[in-house]
Amino acid sequence: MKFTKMHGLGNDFIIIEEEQTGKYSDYTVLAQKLCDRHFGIGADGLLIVAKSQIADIKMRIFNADGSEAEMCGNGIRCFAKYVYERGILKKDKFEVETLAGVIIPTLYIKNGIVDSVMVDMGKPVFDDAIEDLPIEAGDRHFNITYVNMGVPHVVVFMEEINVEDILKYGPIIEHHKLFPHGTNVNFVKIGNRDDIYVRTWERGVGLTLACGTGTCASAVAACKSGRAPEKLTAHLAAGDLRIEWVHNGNVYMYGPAEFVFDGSIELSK
Ligand SMILES: N[C@H](CCC[C@H](N)C(=O)O)C(=O)O
Repeated sequence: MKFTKMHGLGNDFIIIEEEQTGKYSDYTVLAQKLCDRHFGIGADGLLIVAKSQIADIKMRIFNADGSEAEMCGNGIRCFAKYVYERGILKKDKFEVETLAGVIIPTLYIKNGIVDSVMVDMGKPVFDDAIEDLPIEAGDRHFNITYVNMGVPHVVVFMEEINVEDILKYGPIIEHHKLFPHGTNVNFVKIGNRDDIYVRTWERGVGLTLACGTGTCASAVAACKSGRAPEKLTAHLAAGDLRIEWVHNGNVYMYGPAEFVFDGSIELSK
């Protein structure tokens, strides 16, 4: 089975075209095996390239724990670069069917190579009952804001972000009773003027170097609460994303996508 490894700011993915999967039809098990960083290829998630009846192409995303997510921001930038450069689609703007709806990436191409991708991430969905809401998580209290960007996100504003807090409280909030299907958790520090810092504990994955939908959710929550402007730069662990929220409208994410390597694998069992 042929696969391609890619990443968006270190949020890394294995990409496989559906016709390659053959007997491996259980994508939950396939994602668990392939994403394992010791016994498999290693990745935050598995992206499946599939045919669509309603759009140019379909993307399915499975987290490392095997759970299928509705959407993936860093993943769809990698997916868009892959389908263009492998000649599957020959357009620089196209429609991708996802469980979160049809998402539209636009490719910025130099000499036939995709240099960066802009994604129309659609409109954020809020829950008025979960805006700066104080909750208990273990031995701490956090004020959380819920923003759905196709996948559920909680945004927590902090004076300082430290990884120990993320590792300790991320999983507690991920499985909080308010979120029966779990949630991603974004720890956000406001920057100087038009920038924020984001680190994400991802549902079904854990601490990642970047989360595209989480960064959009964080930017929207910062703007909505008056902490940041509509257009800002988000600093992640391994680089920046540009986020623009046409107020009360769609969110646009601009960022890179990189190839790492191609490979093939036959699973033992
Ligand atoms: N873990 C997420 C899916 C991946 C989202 C993230 N990798 C992104 O770039 O948006 C979830 O289960 O909701």
